[in-house]
Amino acid sequence: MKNIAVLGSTGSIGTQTLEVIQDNPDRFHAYVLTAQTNADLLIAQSLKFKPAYAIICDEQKYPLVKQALAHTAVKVLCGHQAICEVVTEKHIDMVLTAMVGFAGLEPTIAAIKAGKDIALANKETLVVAGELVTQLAKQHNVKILPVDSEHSAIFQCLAGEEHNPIEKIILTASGGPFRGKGLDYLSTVTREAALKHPNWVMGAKITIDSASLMNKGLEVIEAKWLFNLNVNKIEVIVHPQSIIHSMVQFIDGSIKAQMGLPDMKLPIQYALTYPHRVRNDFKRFSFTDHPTLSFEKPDKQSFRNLALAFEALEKGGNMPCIINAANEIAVAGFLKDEVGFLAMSDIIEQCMTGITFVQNPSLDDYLNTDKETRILAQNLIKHNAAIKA
Ligand SMILES: NC(=O)C1=CN([C@@H]2O[C@H](COP(=O)(O)OP(=O)(O)OC[C@H]3O[C@@H](n4cnc5c(N)ncnc54)[C@H](OP(=O)(O)O)[C@@H]3O)[C@@H](O)[C@H]2O)C=CC1
Ligand SMILES: CC(=O)[C@@H](O)[C@H](O)COP(=O)(O)O
Ligand SMILES: [Mn+2]
Repeated sequence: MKNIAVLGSTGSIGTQTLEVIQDNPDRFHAYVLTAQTNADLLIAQSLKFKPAYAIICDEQKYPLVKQALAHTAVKVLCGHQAICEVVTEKHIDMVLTAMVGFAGLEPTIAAIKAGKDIALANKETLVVAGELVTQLAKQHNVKILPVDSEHSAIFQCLAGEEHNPIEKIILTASGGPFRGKGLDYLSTVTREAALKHPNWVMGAKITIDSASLMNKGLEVIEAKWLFNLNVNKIEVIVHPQSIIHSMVQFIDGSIKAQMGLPDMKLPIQYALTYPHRVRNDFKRFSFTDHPTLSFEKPDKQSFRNLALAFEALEKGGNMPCIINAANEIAVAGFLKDEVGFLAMSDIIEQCMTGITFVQNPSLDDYLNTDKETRILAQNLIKHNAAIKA
């Protein structure tokens, strides 16, 4: 039996992870559940899955969760620091990181230092501090198993190929709801339209990132660190059907692709059961139901975030941390109708030049960069009337 700490259990990845755990009761136990504010769902999950710990970050919701679980054996804790401490608990075998944003970084580092394998959905952790996190994982002999569909695909293509050099990896992008649209169209798009992803049902932040192609930019950086690749070996191609989840081309020109219907339960299950594959009843892909698989180049002029992410990766240091923080604030502003769709890229670009560059950042540097960038991005939104496009 594997004890899994599910961080962000109330979100899109978190709830699908609990479905996988529920389908495999002899293999997995949800040992820790965490939420930011959704106390009702955390309580319901705790009553059903009987974890050792339930952690709510929002202090105001703590009394409610504590009281609701008082008659159970679940230990109820509160706050970000509690997550960082509990993930080191000796009975935990694996930590699945499904919280959104920079908040994933410190718990992931704490878990790695305690020797826990990581099933990583929280891509922001590797975007912000990929070098530090992968070094720590190596040092503590910890596996980082990708949950993100593209990276799981690449990881699956690489199985058995340990000694074979990679020529390039090809990350597929759906193109999002605004694929093919130009700047005039993008300047008027609404939050509601941006939240309608063509193929995946996901949390709000990543759905906006997909619409702006920032998700693919973050994934390029995530891939660099997961697979130890030079940026010139990472290509992005738009594949609107999201059936091929990504590909690897080896030095002999052979390309391996991992395919399937868009369903996150498969990469989640693979990360939990790795290196084994386990039978399930997920809906199977049929070639005759999907006779057309198409591919196009990404439009980096209209979707500037993808170009900015490549630029940040090439610059290195704390630059990916800067674009991540700026993007988190810009997306939150867009979701509140305070920032226009195209202005999200303006905010990121201004933060890239406005924040002090650090070539070899420490964890403290990342924490400071994140804090300073958020302040700058908030100020840009507050004071710059131009950011309302
Ligand atoms: N959804 C998907 O299909 C995919 C997601 N990912 C990545 O997985 C991660 C999670 O995405 P997704 O499940 O869509 O997101 P959701 O918004 O659906 O869920 C986020 C989860 O994190 C919790 N949370 C939010 N903010 C914080 C915080 N500051 N500290 C601690 N916990 C927090 C939420 O709690 P509460 O419910 O209380 O707000 C919720 O449990 C992201 O990094 C995303 O990029 C990667 C590939 C696919
Ligand atoms: C399911 C998943 O892994 C998401 O990251 C997804 O890939 C988003 O789709 P886009 O390709 O539109 O960014
Ligand atoms: Mn993805």
